[in-house]
Amino acid sequence: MSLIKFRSIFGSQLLRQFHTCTNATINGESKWAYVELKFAKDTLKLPLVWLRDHCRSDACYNWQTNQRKSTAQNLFAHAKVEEQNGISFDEKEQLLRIKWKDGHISNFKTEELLQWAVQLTDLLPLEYWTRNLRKIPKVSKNDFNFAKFSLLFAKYGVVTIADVPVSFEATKELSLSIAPIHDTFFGDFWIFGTDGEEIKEERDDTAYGNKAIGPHTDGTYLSQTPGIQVFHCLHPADSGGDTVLVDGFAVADIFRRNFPEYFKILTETPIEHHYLEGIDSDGTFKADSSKIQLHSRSIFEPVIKLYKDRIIQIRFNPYDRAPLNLGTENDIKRVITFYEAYEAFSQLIHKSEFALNISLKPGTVIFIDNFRVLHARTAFRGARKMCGCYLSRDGLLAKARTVLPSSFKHI
Ligand SMILES: C[N+](C)(C)CCCC[C@H](N)C(=O)O
Ligand SMILES: O=C(O)CCC(=O)C(=O)O
Repeated sequence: MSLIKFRSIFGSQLLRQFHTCTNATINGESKWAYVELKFAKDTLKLPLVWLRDHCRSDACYNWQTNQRKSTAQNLFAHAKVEEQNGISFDEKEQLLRIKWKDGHISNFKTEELLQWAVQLTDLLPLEYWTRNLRKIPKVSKNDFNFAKFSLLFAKYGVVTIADVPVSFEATKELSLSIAPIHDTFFGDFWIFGTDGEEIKEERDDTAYGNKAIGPHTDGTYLSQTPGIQVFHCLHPADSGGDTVLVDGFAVADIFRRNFPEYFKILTETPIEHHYLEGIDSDGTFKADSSKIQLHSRSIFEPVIKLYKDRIIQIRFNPYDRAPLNLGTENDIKRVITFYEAYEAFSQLIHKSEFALNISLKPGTVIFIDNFRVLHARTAFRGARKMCGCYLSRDGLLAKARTVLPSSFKHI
């Protein structure tokens, strides 16, 4: 069984008992040299430059701030040892000791080397879901437990918190207790919706109207996409105004299996999105001076973002796409194939079998992972009032990783 597989099942705390290192040897020449650790059924190769760079002596590491002291300008110069006698391994203590040519000494515990070198990257037990998700993961504000909330958020990408007072202030207070704000030009906290049939088009976006909006992620025109979308329906519409959720990771995974070539295109093709306000599409500013004038855009990101072969972000908003640049090579086959891929993905995303319809009730606040879960809205009539905000996904995960099970620590 590989170390990675073993650790994913038994966790690193068990690793040491079952995976003791029996010996360590230096192999390779000059900057390609590495230490090979032998385990019962496996080996681990650690380049000398990697080992020196991971030295945790006081000379190399600031334990107060958990920061390395090296500026990384002389990594290879410092990673030289006298041939074999430069290293020694104490099997009983599971301790690797390296005496570097410059006289510095590094000591490494096998377990810490495994912790650093054998990192989970693709074994997160995310629970992909479709509309058959029995019910949206839900906790109550009355007995709120951050660790439980974090685990549900990490697993499903969506969590609701019930029993919240129906007010803007209570929603704001609750949101801030969970993660820092991700502020944007929409403001840090928002109230939006309509007072009866009259639509207050405060901003140049369909969210401020009453029409249906298909599944999408927000902020595709921001290089720093909002990580968490928070909604609290303070006043439901007379009819309609349902929220529809789609697990973008689940759909992208199905897309990868059914249309591998199209999937590849959507992971490799950057696509520009924009948000224009107070200006016309040709870039001229509208005469209406009451509007702020904005041109937000993001041009470097693909629709489906991967880390190794793991899907880590969906950026899908068909409405906010900017004009598609054809590139200097004017390769129309590439452009047309891109449209085939985008259309196929959109058709899959819009399939009702993936759509989870909920009607948000006053008192229940929903937290949506905007990297993973798409949201939509059905058309509505009558007055409807929503409030919410974007929260920092990094901010949430930085706190959550300290309480999540080890298999989620790398989300
Ligand atoms: C601020 N608030 C969430 C109310 C609306 C923002 C508009 C979001 C836009 N439709 C997008 O997809 O990015
Ligand atoms: O009004 C809603 O329920 C959601 C509007 C929306 O899609 C958004 O604000 O991004």
